[in-house]
Formats: sequence, C-alpha cells, structure tokens
Amino acid sequence: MLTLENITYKKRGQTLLSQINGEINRGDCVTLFGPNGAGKSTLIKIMAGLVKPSKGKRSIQPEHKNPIGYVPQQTALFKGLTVRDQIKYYQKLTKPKSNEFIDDMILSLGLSQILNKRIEQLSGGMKRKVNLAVGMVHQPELLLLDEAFVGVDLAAKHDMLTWLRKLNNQGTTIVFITHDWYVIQHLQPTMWVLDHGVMIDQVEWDSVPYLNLNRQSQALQKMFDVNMGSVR
Ligand SMILES: Nc1ncnc2c1ncn2[C@@H]1O[C@H](COP(=O)(O)OP(=O)(O)OP(=O)(O)O)[C@@H](O)[C@H]1O
Repeated sequence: MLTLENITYKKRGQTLLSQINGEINRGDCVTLFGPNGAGKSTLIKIMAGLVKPSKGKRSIQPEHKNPIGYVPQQTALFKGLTVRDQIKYYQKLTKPKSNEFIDDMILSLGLSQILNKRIEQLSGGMKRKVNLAVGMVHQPELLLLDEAFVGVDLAAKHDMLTWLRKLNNQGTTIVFITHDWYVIQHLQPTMWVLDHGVMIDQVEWDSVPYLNLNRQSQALQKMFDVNMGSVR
C-alpha cells in the first residue's frame, strides 16, 4: 500500500536520508529502528506525506479517503478542551466510519475515566494515550506512530499494545518508531534498520536473533545485542 523508491532528503546542505527503498503491504507491521539521529522521524514524516523528499518517489494506494493516521512525537492537543471534546473535535474533522470503533478505542485505551478531564489536568502518559486516540479516530488504514509510548506506564502500555495488535490482525497497517524493546517484542514487527540516513537492512522478526550487523555498524549491533540480552 506504500512504496518508497530511492528516497533522498536533504536539508541545509546535509543529506538526512539517502536512497531509501521499501515496500509496505496491507496488514504489515514495521518498525523503523536505529540510533538517535538516524533519520527515523524524517522518514515517517515522508511516509505520512508531511515532508516532500528531495529526490525519489513515495506512493500510496489507499482503499478509502483519508487513509493515514499520523501520531507525532510531540503531543498535539488543545489544552483547554476535555478529552471527550478533543475526540469529538477530531471526529468532526475526519468523519469516522463507526462509533463502535471509537467506543472500543476509548475502552481499550482506558480513557473512560478521564473523558471529562481537561488536557492540562492529565499526566504525561495520559496525554500520550489521548494523542494516540485522536490520531486514530478516523480508523486509518495506515497508522504511523512516532514514539507513541514514551512515559506510558507498563499497564497502560500493555493495553495500548494489545489493542494495536488486534487492529493489526484485523488488517490495519502499522509503522512505528520506538526505542522501547518491550514494544517491539509485543508487536514482533519487520525491522527496517537505519543509521546515518541509510537503510542498513530489513529484517523479519523471526530472523532478529541471527542478525549480524557488525560489518555495517558495531553501534547498531550492540543495540540489538543489549536488547536480546547477550550483553550484560
Ligand atoms: N529541520 C531540520 N533541519 C536540519 N536538520 C534536521 C532537521 N530535522 C532533523 N534534522 C537532523 O536530521 C537527522 C535525523 O533526524 P531525525 O529526527 O529524523 O532522527 P531520528 O532517527 O528520528 O532520531 P531520534 O531517535 O533522536 O528521534 C539528525 O541529524 C537531525 O539533527
């Protein structure tokens, strides 16, 4: 449903992404994985159509209008509004298909108890959950999550991930960025491994234990080894 062909992105004379190729099919679950500054956020914005590549082509074959749900790293919420009004506002903007989906989302994300709270009354983790919810009210075909789980407690994270996994099993395509290995283990994605704006490898979850990146990047190999428990 989403194809990237030779995507290159330059800013102020600096090459932030170089010759990225990749294809994401309906129902895929993909993570963009790499160290700070690798170019993950820039790439997900290009996937979302928010940033235009300097060279190369991004194409999307949606089934419906308004197919993308983009959840940015920075929460984008209106402080004065309650959680309920916030969700209603985005519902009006995006004309979702079903109320049933929204009710399920509110329940699954544990938002029922905070519907009447204003955004400024919420904790950081609660804001994250609302941020995810408003990015999803229109039941997107392709969900793009940039660090959506930062600061969320483990119980809430478990609920978010269980729901996302259910949606993925039902056909929603998910691309996400995280440094949290718990999240990766739960969603068991294909990993697009990036460093210095270059796609180093695309690895299926089952092959991750056998990955050897030492020749391309010792730093990245160490990230994998630490997460897989082979460095103490
Ligand atoms: N608006 C900008 N102008 C110039 N350089 C930028 C801009 N935005 C990002 N960069 C640079 O592009 C590179 C990639 O940034 P990006 O945010 O995409 O990385 P990232 O992999 O998402 O990092 P992190 O894990 O820290 O969030 C970094 O070197 C960053 O400094």
